[in-house]
Amino acid sequence: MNIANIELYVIEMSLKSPFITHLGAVRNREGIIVKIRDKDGVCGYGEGVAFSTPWYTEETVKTSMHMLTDVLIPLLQKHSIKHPEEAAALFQSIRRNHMAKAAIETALWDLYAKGQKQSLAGIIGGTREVIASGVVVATNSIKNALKEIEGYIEEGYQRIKVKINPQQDYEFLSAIRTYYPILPIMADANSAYTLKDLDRLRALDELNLMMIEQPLSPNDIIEHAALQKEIQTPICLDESIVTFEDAKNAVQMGSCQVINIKTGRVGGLTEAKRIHDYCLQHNIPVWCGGMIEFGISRAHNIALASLPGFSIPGDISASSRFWEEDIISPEVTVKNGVIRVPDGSGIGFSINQKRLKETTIFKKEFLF
Ligand SMILES: O=C(O)CCC(=O)C1=CC=C[C@@H](O)[C@@H]1C(=O)O
Ligand SMILES: [Mg+2]
Repeated sequence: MNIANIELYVIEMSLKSPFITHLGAVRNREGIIVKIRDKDGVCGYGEGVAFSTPWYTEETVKTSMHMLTDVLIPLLQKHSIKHPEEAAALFQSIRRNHMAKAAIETALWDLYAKGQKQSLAGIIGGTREVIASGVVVATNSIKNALKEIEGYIEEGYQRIKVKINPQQDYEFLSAIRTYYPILPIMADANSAYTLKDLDRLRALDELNLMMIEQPLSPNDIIEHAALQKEIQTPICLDESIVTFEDAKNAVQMGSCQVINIKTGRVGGLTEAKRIHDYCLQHNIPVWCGGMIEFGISRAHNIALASLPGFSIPGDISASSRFWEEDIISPEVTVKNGVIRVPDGSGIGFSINQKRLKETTIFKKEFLF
């Protein structure tokens, strides 16, 4: 792919309002932007989605920067590649560190698609012109949740996801259900429960939720299979699925009926697509998860969600859900509940250089 140089930017922005889960609150978001330029001057962009602290997965912005700087970029400097899938294969010699790998692998996909003068969605086999958009409500106040939901419904979002935990589940969700009897609602527990909470989880069955995401431990698929036998609400796995093998095992074990695919969590677009293809073959619907991300990762998510198996609205909301001003132009917008899949080459969005510059707190360049 004739790489000339790679630039890493660590950027930082405040969220418009805090994103609260039982694991803590995100008020400020750091992220990593990867820019890969080839010898023809074409640039591909990727985004590292690890958080500043390891509350969601073990990776952080600092561990990702270490992996990119000291391991992954040096590997690419040593081995020339012709296709992003070769980078994914090369990175298999390194254990885990999926978000760091995805940051660079997705930039290579954007670069590759641009080199072919095709959209990223087109090059990976996307079939949708628009994708259905959903949004996440992450607050511990029912009053705020109802107010937020009202606004999101006015903006046209097709489904709402609500964060739950044993201190905030049945009452919280049933208040929302009472106001909105037919609204598609899903609940995300981020592993807040154990099998001892079976009665609490079973009680949610009557609320007609689309699914419950990751009720049990991130390291488990056995107990999720046992739980799914006891509750009617479909289980969706997020944190438990970090590889293709995890997805295959979970489907075969009956641990979930739905999978949330996040490119960063599984190490890149190559692996995300493999999981999608497997789920499509086995009639397991998938949807694209979010990471409170900036526009570049949001653009990659749009391309991924254009694949045929993404039949459920994902956590792909407008740039304005979290940011006063995003780093891409135009920003991602939701109209009538959908986001248009761009047909320009690569990710189909340009970079808002002014915004990138004013949010950059660290920058480093690697020559090839
Ligand atoms: O990016 C978005 O729109 C929402 C992201 C989101 O819900 C999550 C991001 C990261 C960690 C979690 O709490 C949560 C999730 O688990 O899906
Ligand atoms: Mg989740």
